This record gives sequence, C-alpha cells and structure tokens, in this order.
Amino acid sequence: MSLLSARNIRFARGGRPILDGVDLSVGAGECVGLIGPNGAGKSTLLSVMAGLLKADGAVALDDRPLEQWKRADRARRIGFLEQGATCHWPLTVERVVTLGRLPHASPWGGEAEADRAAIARAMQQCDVTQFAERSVTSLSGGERARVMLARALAGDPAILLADEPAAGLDPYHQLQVMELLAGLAAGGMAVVVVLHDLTLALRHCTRLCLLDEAGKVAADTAPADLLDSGALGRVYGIELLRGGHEGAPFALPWRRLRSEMRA
Ligand SMILES: Nc1ncnc2c1ncn2[C@@H]1O[C@H](COP(=O)(O)OP(=O)(O)OP(=O)(O)O)[C@@H](O)[C@H]1O
Repeated sequence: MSLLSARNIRFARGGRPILDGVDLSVGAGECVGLIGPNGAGKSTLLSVMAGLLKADGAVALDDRPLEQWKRADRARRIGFLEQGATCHWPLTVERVVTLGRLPHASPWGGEAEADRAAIARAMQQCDVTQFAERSVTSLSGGERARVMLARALAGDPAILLADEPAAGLDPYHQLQVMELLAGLAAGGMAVVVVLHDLTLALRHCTRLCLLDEAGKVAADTAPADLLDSGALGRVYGIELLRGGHEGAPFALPWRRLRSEMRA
C-alpha cells in the first residue's frame, strides 16, 4: 500500500507545462529515486507531494486526500528536505535539529525524553553530533547540508521527501547519506529522494522514477530494468558506460549525445 501517492499531477508556470500528468507513489520500505534533467520538475513534484504547492490532480496521504489533513498532522507524517536547505541564523546545530521536533511540540512546552532521543539519533545518523554546539552558519556547505537532513529526520517522519540530500557532500558522506536513506526505508520508512548522481541512484534506490523535460514520467521501474531500457541515455542525452560490481549495476555518464539523438 502506498503511504503517499500523487496521481495525474499537472502544473504549469507562465503557460508552460512543468508537470504533465505525473503519477508517483511511495510505500513503506521503498526508497524511490526521483531523477531527470535539470528543470524536469523534480523539485516541483516534491513540493506538490509535500502539500507545499497546489497543482491539478490528486495527492493522497494514507489514502486520504492531502488537503483534508490538518497541517500539524501532515507535518508529523511527512519530513521534507528542500533543495539547498540552509539556515541563515547563527543558531547552534543542536537548536536547528531541535526545530525538526516542532510538529511534535507539546502545548505545555519543554522537551520530552522522546524529543531528546530523536534529536540525538538524527544528529548521530547524519554524523553531525560533533558540531552540536557550533553555530550552523560556521559550518562548511556539506556539513550544513547534513545538519538540515538531521533536522528533517528528527521529526521521525513515516515519509521522507529529500531533494538532493547528497549534493555538495564528499564521496564518504554521499555514501553515508544514501546508506542511511536506504536503511531507513528497509526499516519501514517511505523515502523519495531527488538525485543527480546515477551511480548512487542505481545502487541505493529500490525504484527509480525518471522525469523527462516534457514533465512526464519516462520510466518508473527497478534500477536494473531502467538501465536495460536505455531510457536514461535517451532522456539525459548521454552515452553511459555500464558495469556491475558485487551483483549491483552501475553506470557512468561518458559523453553527450548529439542533440537530435535526445528524447
Ligand atoms: N518560481 C518560478 N517561476 C518560473 N519558473 C519556475 C519557478 N520555479 C521553477 N520554475 C521552472 O520550473 C521548471 C521545473 O523546476 P524544478 O525546480 O522543479 O526542476 P528540477 O527538475 O528540480 O530541476 P534541477 O535538477 O535543476 O533542480 C524549471 O524549468 C524552472 O525554471
């Protein structure tokens, strides 16, 4: 059963279709990679699924229309990491991660044991515990990106929508974040993650949804099947070098195709 589903989503800006009849659903245990060229509408779709942007079509959370949910209940179910999320105030890292508990805030105030445990766990998962007392504005871009992911996870969401959580991270932390998201999915979370790195996407996602530049779903299938279909090369307009290691497929962008060969 899908926890969050988007059906026939249509969204236009300035008369130009950005999303043109898009379907995407995610269930517990899935880590769905949302991929596609720049401008294909990945962030737009994620915002629609988070209920932050209104579009034509239907979005359902636990099979109930998203607009029927109270904002606070929705925020407890869905964690959202926006693209390039940052914090411009000189708050400590621990304070920023604590803000992720806001949907669970008690009307009587104060942090409960469950809040403190969730905050500590999220900081540890994202490898930012050592920065707890530092001002978030003093961190490097990659360190700050991990703090913002920790904030999204501190809310203990059933569904995580993460827009490019691996952008700007070094290879060690890219792998760490993807192993974390895949592990959370394996533990029952429903994850949708926007990625540009095809190697990470193929390796760590259970399913890949490929949006094309016309704002349509070009493919929504298992990583190995997507690779076999040739759709990646066509939609991105690139030739891919394919290989396999330890039973998992990988692909490296190798050269651009002539524009007339693009999908
Ligand atoms: N506020 C806006 N006004 C006009 N056009 C916009 C606005 N926001 C987004 N767009 C356009 O909508 C399209 C989809 O944007 P979106 O950010 O969803 O793409 P994306 O697939 O996430 O791209 P990227 O991989 O570059 O992050 C783009 O062509 C973008 O220029």
